[in-house]
Amino acid sequence: MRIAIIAHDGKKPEMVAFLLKNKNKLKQVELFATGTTGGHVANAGLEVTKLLSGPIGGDAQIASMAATKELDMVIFFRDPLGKHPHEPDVQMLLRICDVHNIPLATNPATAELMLNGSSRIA
Ligand SMILES: O=C(CO)COP(=O)(O)O
Repeated sequence: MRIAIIAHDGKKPEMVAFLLKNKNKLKQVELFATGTTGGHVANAGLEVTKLLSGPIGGDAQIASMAATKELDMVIFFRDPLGKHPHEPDVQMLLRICDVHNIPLATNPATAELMLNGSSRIA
């Protein structure tokens, strides 16, 4: 099971808290993250493969993985109150997930349901 995790700056603490809360469910999961999100997650003691930071192509890298079926789900805690210079990349990633029917959660409540609903998570 491969999961991509991404969080905008205002949501990074929420992402770390979510992952730590669900640490047991993630034991068999390979995590991939945009660069800065990945740094926070690694600092919290979780193993994660870091890609480029979102604004310089990390969202695009994750979209590419989704398009080539290298990901089983995407958890993307977006900050709906923030402005993002790479908004086109964000929209592209969301669209690619829909094109390829990749489960996508954009808030902790949905992410929790997704993890609990996956038969491939211990
Ligand atoms: O900007 C992001 C998603 O759009 C996240 O990127 P970082 O994890 O590098 O901050």
